Amino acid sequence: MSEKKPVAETKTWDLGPENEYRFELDPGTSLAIKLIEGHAEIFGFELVEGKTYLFGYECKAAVFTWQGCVIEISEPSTEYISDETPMQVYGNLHIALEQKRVRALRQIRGSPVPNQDRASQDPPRVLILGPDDAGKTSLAKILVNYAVRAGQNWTPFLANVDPSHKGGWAAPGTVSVAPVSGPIPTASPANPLGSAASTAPMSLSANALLPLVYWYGHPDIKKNPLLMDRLIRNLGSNIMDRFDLDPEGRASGLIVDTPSAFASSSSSNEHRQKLIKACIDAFKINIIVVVGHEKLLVEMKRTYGSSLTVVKVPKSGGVVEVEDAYRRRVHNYQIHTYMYGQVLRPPPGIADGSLGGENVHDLVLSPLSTVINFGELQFYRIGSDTMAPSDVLPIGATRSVSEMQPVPVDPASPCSGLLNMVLALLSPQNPDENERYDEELLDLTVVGFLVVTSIDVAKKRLTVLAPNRGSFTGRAAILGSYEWGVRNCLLSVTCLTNDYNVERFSSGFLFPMSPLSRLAQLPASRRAYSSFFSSKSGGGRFVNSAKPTKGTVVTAKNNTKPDSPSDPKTDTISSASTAGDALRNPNTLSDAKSSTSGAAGQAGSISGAPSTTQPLNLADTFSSLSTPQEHNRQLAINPKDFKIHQFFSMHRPLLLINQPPSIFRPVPSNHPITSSLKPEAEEAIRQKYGLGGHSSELFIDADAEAARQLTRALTISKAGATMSWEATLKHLGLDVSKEADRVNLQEQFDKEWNEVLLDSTKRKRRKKMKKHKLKKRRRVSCLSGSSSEVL
Ligand SMILES: Nc1ncnc2c1ncn2[C@@H]1O[C@H](COP(=O)(O)OP(=O)(O)OP(=O)(O)O)[C@@H](O)[C@H]1O
Repeated sequence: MSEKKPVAETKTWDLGPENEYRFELDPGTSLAIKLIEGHAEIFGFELVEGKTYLFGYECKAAVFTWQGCVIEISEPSTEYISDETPMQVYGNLHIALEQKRVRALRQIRGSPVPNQDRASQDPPRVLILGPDDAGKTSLAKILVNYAVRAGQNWTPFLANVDPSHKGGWAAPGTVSVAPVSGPIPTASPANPLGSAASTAPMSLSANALLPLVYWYGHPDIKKNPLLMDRLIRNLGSNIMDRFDLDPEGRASGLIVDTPSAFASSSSSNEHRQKLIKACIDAFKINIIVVVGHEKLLVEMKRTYGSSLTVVKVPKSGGVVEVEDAYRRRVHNYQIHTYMYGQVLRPPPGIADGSLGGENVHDLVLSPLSTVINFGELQFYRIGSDTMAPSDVLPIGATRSVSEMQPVPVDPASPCSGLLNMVLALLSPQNPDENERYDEELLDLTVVGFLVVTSIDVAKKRLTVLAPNRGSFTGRAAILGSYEWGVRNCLLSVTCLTNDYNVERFSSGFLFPMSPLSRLAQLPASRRAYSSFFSSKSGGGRFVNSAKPTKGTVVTAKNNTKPDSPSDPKTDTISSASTAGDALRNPNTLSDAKSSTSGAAGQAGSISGAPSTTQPLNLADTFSSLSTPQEHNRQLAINPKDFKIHQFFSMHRPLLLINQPPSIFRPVPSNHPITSSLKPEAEEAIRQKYGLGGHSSELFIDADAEAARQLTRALTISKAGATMSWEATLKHLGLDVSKEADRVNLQEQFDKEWNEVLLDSTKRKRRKKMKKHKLKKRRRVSCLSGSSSEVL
């Protein structure tokens, strides 16, 4: 008996011009949005008509339309429509930045400058400031997306100096920057700024970014403001170096997203001011944009108003005020997404769909557990473990360990604090030991992230989870305060005499580390929680004190084996947990769906194991979809490739084309491209070209036909996108055909060209006239001569 397919429950919304459809997703729910008619965008990312976009991981966002549109929504959650948006202001701000870019490019190319004002020819370098949940990141995304959509080949830089919960395209706790050449999608808070090339799908990805990342390691900038200051300055000097190498790229400008602590009066005013100053100096900021905060605007105008442009833009009414628990869950999503990719169960009845413009099946990653010897990787912590902010130290007191000092961490020490921690793996130190300096580690960029999942003190080995295979020998990794799997660490640590490891590592949660959780890393004999310990693999006898998220995104049984460091012969890869085949195989997925109709996780639905009433957490969800085949999908990457950026190589992957992904519109089934592949069409073409049975030749013709059609489709789509963008600009009061700079420039070129043409024509004409006059004069003199002779 055939299984009845679930039918998608959809709802259609007709949005008027400048209206916004806002939605918020609860944990474990997903949403599908399809643009039926018109034009719409999500934080500046244009939606393609007829394509289904999926959202999950408690995403909160809005579909905005300039001209009006019809959208189809499935499985609605919290939703409403608003016609009060600040998009006009944001659009005008974009136009002002765009004019700065055009002027800057004109100066860089040495074109004539009508306006001699030097300041106006500086490319825009914008610092966005604002309080908690003001919509700073959303505004940064809108400005960057509008710039790349403008069709001028801009590649603006997007810098993130918010270590709290945004994730530097990889993990929380980082400050980072990336050049952006394709629109950044919004689909999940796990990667709000788009995907880094390391986590983007290995197939075509329009959004794979190559960020430059530094590790701060803590959510709060107050924890180590000196380090924060140094990292901001490092980031800034790298960006300026890059600008020097790429003058035309410099014209695209820079947008800097900042943490809310820069605006909050609760943070130490001195630190706050110092960090804002550090940003202004390091990034050579020339525009400060304050989002919805009058007091901050006045403060910025007073301090920087004489040298910089300071503007205020309103806060959108749609920005969601999120609570701390949500922020912690987002940390969790981010680090899991870094390791395992994104696993999303589409709403019932939705078979196709893309997450952030990518096929959901391509977004699943498989990390690897590696057993290494103690000496192979050097561990450090910056400053001391428990470090009070310097402004709360008693007067005259100094620190024994400075805030900027890299302190080596011994993995053999029971108080190392390494177990279950997220570590940033740094790029190699200077090979010349004489060139090294004390604080060199602070200036090294991050090439990836690791988690220490088990420490075997007796055998002097530890197990680390990393995105892929690679040698760690001679490398340094820095600890922060982000922890992975704290609950399971607390509750399922097996403590042998001198050995402690995590059995159910894969059921991880990520939280900033608390002093209490460090106790979890002590041997059992020293802890009061020994009754929770399980000596059996798989745990299960622990108390999960944390309230699980209701209905995880995909629920299933945790079938990942604990990483076992016990086999001394296997000194590299011991196990890996992957996800994906369940999603790739619709039958398996429908089984899972049918048995997981409830909100909470019913384990075993995918693998067929008996279900349990215990709700599983997110990591179970990811790891339980593991299949051995998944490993085959991942290419073996050598240590050289083990880096998440190529920032200075000026190299961009071939597929990072400057085309909005929206140019690829679905081809109708009756289109000649597809129909030419059908047997009837083959026959028709054969008849048409008189090819008889020569099918190989036919295919050459079919290929040529397909290529021609594809070129035509691309051209028409590109022209359509450009025209709609121009219509949007017109709507904002900027007529592209009358835009002063571009038109002036074009007019000037036209004039110069005309003058050249005219000159040559005039010269020719003058020459002709001269010849003519000369001839005439000769004739006249001839005639007069002859006549005089006659006379
Ligand atoms: N117009 C809107 N409609 C619906 N949701 C929105 C809208 N604008 C922003 N949001 C959502 O509100 C949340 C907060 O917005 P955002 O992250 O841009 O604010 P922020 O000021 O950068 O936050 P933080 O204080 O954490 O730095 C995000 O989840 C974002 O997707």
